[in-house]
Amino acid sequence: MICFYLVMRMVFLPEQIKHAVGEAVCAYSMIEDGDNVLVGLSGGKDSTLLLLALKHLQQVSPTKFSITALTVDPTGGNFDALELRDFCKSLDIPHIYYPYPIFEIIKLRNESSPCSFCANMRRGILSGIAHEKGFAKLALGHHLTDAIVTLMLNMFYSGRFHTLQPKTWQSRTQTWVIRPLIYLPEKEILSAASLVKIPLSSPKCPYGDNTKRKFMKELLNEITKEAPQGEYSALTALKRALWTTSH
Ligand SMILES: Nc1ncnc2c1ncn2[C@@H]1O[C@H](COP(=O)(O)OP(=O)(O)OP(=O)(O)O)[C@@H](O)[C@H]1O
Repeated sequence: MICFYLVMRMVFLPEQIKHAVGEAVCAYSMIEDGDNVLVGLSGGKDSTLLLLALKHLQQVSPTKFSITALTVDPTGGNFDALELRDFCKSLDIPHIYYPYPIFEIIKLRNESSPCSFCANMRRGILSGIAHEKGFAKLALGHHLTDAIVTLMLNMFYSGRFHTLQPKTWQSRTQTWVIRPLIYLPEKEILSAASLVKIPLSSPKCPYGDNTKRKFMKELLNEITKEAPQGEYSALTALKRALWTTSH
């Protein structure tokens, strides 16, 4: 049953978000008829807005698909996921909670790159569960700003012209990873998230920000002060050079 809060959130979800998600999903055939989509729900603004946008799409699209949310708790069970569970319930979406002590493992191993270790582990767990439970697609909340920053990091630190793809086949787990927010700059997501008043609660990371990524993000922020349409221009470049639609 769709509750009152969901209807209100749908009403306030900006057209720009609905349009950009619909366009990206369509351009890369992210979701097909009969798909069961697993959404990685960290409880942060990106994945929470993603869940809402996919719920909206499910209601208006002729393509029939199901949605389930999955939260990996990196504290191993100390995070109170009640708010996330209630949010999913209000959207009539099943919620899987999976505690795994990632932070503890990082501490025990004295990991020198905790951020990338944690991200890799979370990705592995998400894909593993998607595969195990037979989900066709794993949807993640990466957005355009993430893609641009990743491209900058790869270019300036790794000598590679490479970034996140809208849709990626993971042969190891036989799963498609899809990124329906990939046409949206983070700023748009931030303002939409406050407009629809999505509840935000995610496990607190004890290791802080990845400094290189933070630096690149600040740099991009400076660039967009000078070129306000800069991220959309980068989107055009990405579509031309790296994001072909022949998946
Ligand atoms: N603990 C988690 N449980 C489930 N999914 C997760 C988790 N952490 C990350 N994800 C998924 O991977 C995506 C990218 O992860 P990242 O750590 O970059 O998140 P983020 O940019 O901070 O986004 P968010 O605002 O959703 O937390 C998230 O948007 C989400 O879909």
